[in-house]
Amino acid sequence: MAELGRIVTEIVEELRPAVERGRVADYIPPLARVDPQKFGIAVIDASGAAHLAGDAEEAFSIQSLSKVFGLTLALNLEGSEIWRRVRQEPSGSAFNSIVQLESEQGIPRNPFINAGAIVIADILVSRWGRYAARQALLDLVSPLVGTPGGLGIDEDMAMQERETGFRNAALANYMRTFGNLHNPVDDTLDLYFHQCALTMSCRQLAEIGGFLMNGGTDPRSGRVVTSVSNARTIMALMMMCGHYDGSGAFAIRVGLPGKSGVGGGILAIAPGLASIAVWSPGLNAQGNSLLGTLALERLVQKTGWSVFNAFPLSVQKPG
Ligand SMILES: NC(=O)CC[C@H](N)C(=O)O
Repeated sequence: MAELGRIVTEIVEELRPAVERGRVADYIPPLARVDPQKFGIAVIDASGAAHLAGDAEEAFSIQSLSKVFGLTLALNLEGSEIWRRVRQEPSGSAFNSIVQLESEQGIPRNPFINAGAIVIADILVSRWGRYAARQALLDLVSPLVGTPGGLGIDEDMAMQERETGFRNAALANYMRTFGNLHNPVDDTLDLYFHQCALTMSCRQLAEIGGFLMNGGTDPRSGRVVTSVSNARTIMALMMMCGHYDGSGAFAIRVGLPGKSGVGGGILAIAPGLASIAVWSPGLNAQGNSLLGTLALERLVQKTGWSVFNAFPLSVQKPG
């Protein structure tokens, strides 16, 4: 769609001057130093063409977006076995909430809240150990990227999150008391903090998301990243849980499976049509990118890409 280039440029021009940009996360020190004026969008369409605007090629900290890739690896390794240790339901709670864990015996509601992602990290550590698991994540995403530079793990970010990650340490220790963490807490958290410290640009994130747009197979290389059914599972969870207690509003406003990160990134997938990444560091009350969400809402208004809109009326008209 040649128009896409114009659409993404329009969105950045409209939203870039916005005054109300939300608040940049400050509980992980290096995140607090990111310029709140940054704003990028990248759309990779089904033909592989990239439509970029704003700071689309600048690397940022993907944080909870990494939960999508951890889940992909865990599903590849253990399939439906993982659902013994983490559920598939929306939480309706904040990303780092601990309240449900007590009444639900240490089984997190879903793999996209912190507790669930820590269990997923634990599964990967059991399989590979903490260092090789980190490498396995890099080996999953690196070949999917078509553009060089920026992709890597920000060691300083990981260290500083470890220094300040008391809440995640509490979640991990608490789950361990229920037997739902099999490795030493430090090993599992080490992987979790390093995966959250992955950096990449909107363009690279959208390139990686291509496998979800394309039923589990990387559209550039034809390599199967995960099964069709795993890709569906991941996207269903993104729709229901990808924005924590803001997931319902995101589904209504945007209508695409999406996953946010506290660094201000969002990955959204229009199945069969596009992989979309946006980045604006200011967050709304639920910890999701404020302008990023608005940008996706505009994009969907301009393209009609909501999954709840998948059958254009023209297709249904006789003749
Ligand atoms: N929502 C997020 O991106 C949270 C990730 C962050 N590393 C944390 O654990 O707090």
